[in-house]
Amino acid sequence: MTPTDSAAVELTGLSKSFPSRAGAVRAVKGIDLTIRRGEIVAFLGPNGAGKTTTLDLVLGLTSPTSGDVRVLGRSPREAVRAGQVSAVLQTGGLLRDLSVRETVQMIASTYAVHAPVDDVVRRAGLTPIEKRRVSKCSGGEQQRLRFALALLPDPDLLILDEPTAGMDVQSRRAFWDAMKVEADAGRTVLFATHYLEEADAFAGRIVLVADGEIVADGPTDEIRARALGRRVSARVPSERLPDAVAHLRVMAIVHDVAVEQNRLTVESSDSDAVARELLTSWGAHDLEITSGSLESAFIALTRSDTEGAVA
Ligand SMILES: Nc1ncnc2c1ncn2[C@@H]1O[C@H](COP(=O)(O)OP(=O)(O)OP(=O)(O)O)[C@@H](O)[C@H]1O
Repeated sequence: MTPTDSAAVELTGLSKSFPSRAGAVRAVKGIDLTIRRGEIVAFLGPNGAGKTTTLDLVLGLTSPTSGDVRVLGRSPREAVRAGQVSAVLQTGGLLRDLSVRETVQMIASTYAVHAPVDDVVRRAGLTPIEKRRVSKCSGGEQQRLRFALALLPDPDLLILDEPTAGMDVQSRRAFWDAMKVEADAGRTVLFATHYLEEADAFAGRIVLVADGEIVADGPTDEIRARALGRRVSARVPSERLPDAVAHLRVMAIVHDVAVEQNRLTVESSDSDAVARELLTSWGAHDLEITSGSLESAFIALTRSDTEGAVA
């Protein structure tokens, strides 16, 4: 396979453990993932899921304990050295006494070939503040500066690790608007986030990770539908309630069952099947179906997979 027809990112059986006094921490546990060129992929998961460790492996900042990483058909280091990949990371020192523009100029001077300074300053939305000292820039402005630096080598693949952490809603929107333009120009974008809303708004595909493993992977619409599931609530005759609860709790499509007096509330990925079951087998009446919130659904999806409820 040549570098031009290969995938943007290819992870095969990727694992990473860190030694610790309490035994090895298995941060990434055998991930297989292929990201095609031009995709916008959200790596979505709670704290400690292994997102940063995986992105560090893709960037060649750390080596796998086992498994393999290919980036645009090359090793991560080769791809980074060739300017094909760049990153906006959570950390990454900026010199406080330089202006925004001076920072971009300084980093540009380290590349043999780079995009024009004016151009990347504009694309990152920094033109109005290009003379401002870095020390006077807000956290969101500093992130946009890191984004401008990432654009300098004209990369095919952009890696972003929680790029909008700590930004207010307005800065977050401005950041993603700028990123959208880059994605529309055909760059592959892989970003880590805690926020389901952010993944939903920007990514074409969501890879949901929890505890070092991929628990769901698919087009954003599909993951949203699966994550959202629905809540079915109904009254069940009190003498049948205990058996109905026990039966529902072992159904694979059921994430949670709550009982209040003789009303059952069931969180499920297949509300139709639950409604049918309640009506036909348990004499349910007064049945309602509602959508849960995105956040509660995300928590249910990452948690329920560990319990084996999500296929
Ligand atoms: N250098 C290290 N040494 C020991 N343990 C580590 C190291 N780096 C990460 N870990 C552990 O590996 C696990 C995964 O961490 P990682 O930072 O990849 O998760 P994450 O999904 O990016 O989390 P967050 O959203 O909080 O940044 C965590 O349990 C973390 O404590």
